Amino acid sequence: MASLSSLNSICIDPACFIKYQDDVKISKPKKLCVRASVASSAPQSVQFEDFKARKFEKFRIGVLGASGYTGSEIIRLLANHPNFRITLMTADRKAGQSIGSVFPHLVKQDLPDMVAVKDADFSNVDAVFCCLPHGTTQEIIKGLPSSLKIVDLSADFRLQDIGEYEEWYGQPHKAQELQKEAVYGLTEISRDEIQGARLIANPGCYPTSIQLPLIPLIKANLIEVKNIIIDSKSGVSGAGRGAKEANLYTEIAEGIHSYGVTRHRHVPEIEQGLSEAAKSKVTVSFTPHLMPMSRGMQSTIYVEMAPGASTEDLYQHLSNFYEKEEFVVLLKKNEIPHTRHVRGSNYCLMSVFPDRIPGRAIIISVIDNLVKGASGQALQNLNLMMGIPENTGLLSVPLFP
Ligand SMILES: NC(=O)C1=CN([C@@H]2O[C@H](COP(=O)(O)OP(=O)(O)OC[C@H]3O[C@@H](n4cnc5c(N)ncnc54)[C@H](OP(=O)(O)O)[C@@H]3O)[C@@H](O)[C@H]2O)C=CC1
Ligand SMILES: CC(=O)N[C@@H](CCC(=O)OP(=O)(O)O)C(=O)O
Repeated sequence: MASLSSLNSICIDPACFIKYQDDVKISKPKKLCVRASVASSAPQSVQFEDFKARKFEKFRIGVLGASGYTGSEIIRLLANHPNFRITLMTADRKAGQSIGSVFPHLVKQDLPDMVAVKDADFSNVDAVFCCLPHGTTQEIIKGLPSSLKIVDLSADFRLQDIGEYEEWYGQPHKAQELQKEAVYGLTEISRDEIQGARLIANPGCYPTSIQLPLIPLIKANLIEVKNIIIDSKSGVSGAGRGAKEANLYTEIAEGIHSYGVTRHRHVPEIEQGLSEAAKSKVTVSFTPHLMPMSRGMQSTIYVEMAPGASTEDLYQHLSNFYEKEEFVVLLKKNEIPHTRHVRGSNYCLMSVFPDRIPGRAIIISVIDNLVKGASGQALQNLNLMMGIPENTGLLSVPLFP
């Protein structure tokens, strides 16, 4: 048998892998087929017990920004991932601390202490999740070894037009060469490109909830691309863990308010995706709101249908488009999606309703901003990039109530 410890990467045959997952669930595991991509192209059989015991046969993962909300969510999701193990974690103010001291819910995870990025050793890492603030991210990613696969959760590589980035983010782009390489990671829409990518720009939470229903409808010419009105609502974890006066309990509880009216930085990201689908410039009215809840996001989208199209057409098209998808679910007619039905999960639930104004429709989609809106979609993308089943580590059902 080829020595797996000497490989830079291992590729697990999806068919065997699914069997292995089934084995774990229902009976004593038997064996796992591992394709050794460097040493030999012939399938190799190893005993499952060997695989489990030899931790180095898992891909080694770095989490940059492990002390933040999306970083901790990645750690939670990876806790039961059979093919990834965390070998590096970084923090800024909390560098030097253990994960359990920063997040007691993770105290039982056997993980290295967090270090500052400047002290990080990337020789022991195959891929990183970059969970850092925008701006900071570009400089850090620019300095990473080119052999690393990267999923960047920040907004730094999402906008193809550098000028647009500089306008909306109010700062110069510091890694323009990398921008050309980055693939926008809206998984269900760009799966083929994501599979072959090295650097993924993971979509923003609002843009995920909005583009998943709208892109298929625009591509099928079922809705007009003018007069799209989007009203979105987010839980407070969307703003990150850093202390801000505006996010104090007293400022958020028992009320709701809009913010970023007419100028939220997700506008160019949403318009970029919709324009690409329409093959013409699309503009939208978008207003986000902050809700007194820790996680969850709803986008209510008002559209004008194309001449001759009906809500039944919209419904049927979304139903066909997402029929085989694991994480995007079109609810039955007249069912209303609730954010509480996706908490902690990678699901996006959506529905379509006829407006009482003839020719218009109302689309509602919900996600968990920290999962499908951030770390869950990031893991879905890295699974694809590493050639393992896309749903690995993402099958936990939502928390309810
Ligand atoms: N929260 C959400 O729902 C979503 C967030 N995103 C994006 O993901 C990224 C991470 O977000 P989130 O986890 O919420 O943010 P947090 O503020 O919760 O966490 C930020 C992390 O980055 C570290 N950090 C901060 N400044 C620096 C620096 N100068 N150098 C190195 N590390 C630094 C922090 O370390 P320390 O704690 O030690 O200071 C912390 O680990 C952001 O770009 C955000 O916009 C994307 C989609 C959704
Ligand atoms: C509630 C809240 O503040 N949400 C954040 C969006 C979170 C997100 O997706 O941010 P990135 O584009 O930076 O990744 C905001 O409105 O800025």
